[in-house]
Amino acid sequence: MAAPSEPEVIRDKAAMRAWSRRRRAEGKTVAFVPTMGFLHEGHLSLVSTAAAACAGPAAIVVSIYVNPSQFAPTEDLATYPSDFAGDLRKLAATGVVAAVFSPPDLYFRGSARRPADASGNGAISCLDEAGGDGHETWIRVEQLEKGLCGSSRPVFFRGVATVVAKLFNIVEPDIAVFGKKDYQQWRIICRMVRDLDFAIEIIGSEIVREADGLAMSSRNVHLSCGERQKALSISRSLANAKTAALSGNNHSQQIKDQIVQALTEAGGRVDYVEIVEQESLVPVERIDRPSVICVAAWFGKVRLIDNIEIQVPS
Ligand SMILES: Nc1ncnc2c1ncn2[C@@H]1O[C@H](COP(=O)(O)OP(=O)(O)OP(=O)(O)O)[C@@H](O)[C@H]1O
Ligand SMILES: CC(C)(CO)[C@@H](O)C(=O)[O-]
Ligand code: BAL
Repeated sequence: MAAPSEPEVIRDKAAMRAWSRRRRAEGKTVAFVPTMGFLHEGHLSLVSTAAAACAGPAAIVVSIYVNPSQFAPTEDLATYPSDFAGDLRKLAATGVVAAVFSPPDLYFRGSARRPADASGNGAISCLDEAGGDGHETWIRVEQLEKGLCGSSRPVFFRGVATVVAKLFNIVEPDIAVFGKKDYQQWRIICRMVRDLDFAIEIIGSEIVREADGLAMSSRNVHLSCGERQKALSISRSLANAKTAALSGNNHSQQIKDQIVQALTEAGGRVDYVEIVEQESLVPVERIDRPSVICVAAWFGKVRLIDNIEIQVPS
């Protein structure tokens, strides 16, 4: 039976788990795409990847949940874009999404608030450290979460790993799909799944770009026209760097310097430019093994990330 074109909206954890178990009992592969909503073609490509990955009958679940615990208090939780009705229309139009899991809240809120201590521990995420009998269990992927986005977003990967583990325990998927646009996130989830023996196959899906090269991202909506034009320097400089690396200029420092210069000249503020091994995310001095160039830069008030994988011919 084909999936209904109108996805079922599920808001309750127990109902979600029961739904998945019923689908599996019917012999379906449960494929899961976690998102924070305000969907674009990048998200819809994850749905296509999920559908293609299921050999037989499939039940595709998309979650829409803006996870507070991955945002530091200084970050943009309050202004994160949303359009639930629009998201549902887009998912219905795919014709393959069977359920949308959109819980109001996934955390146990404590009865008492614990103030931040002198070292800053305590109120360090927008979950505001529930305190008392509230949520206090966190997953850390200790090495992979250091560096890249982990350096400037101190609670980000703790929040992502924890909420993804919670979502996995609720949705109980066979397969889950993550975008390579969030490269470090994808690698961290793969590592968590391996280390904690989740029986879930993780699939990394290719970056979807606008026609002019800008990586699609929900936050792009906050770019002014001018900022958006300037932000094209990210994908352009990454593409130039890849061409240079494949034609013999494989010195990481030189390549990083060129990218920093291009972004700065365009008016961006660089958070980081790093060249790392694809799986370990350890920095490389030369691009002489499968590597990925990762960039985060601010254009106006918007922090954008992008990357490009490089497989050197052997
Ligand atoms: N352009 C893209 N190509 C492929 N996957 C993407 C793209 N944009 C987002 N994704 C993936 O979609 C999933 C949900 O991401 P999310 O809802 O945070 O969207 P986003 O566009 O990345 O938003 P943000 O503006 O927060 O970066 C993640 O696995 C992410 O990697
Ligand atoms: C994986 C995720 C849904 C966890 O909140 C989020 O980080 C995202 O959308 O990439
Ligand atoms: N796409 C990752 C979600 C975030 O930046 O918070």
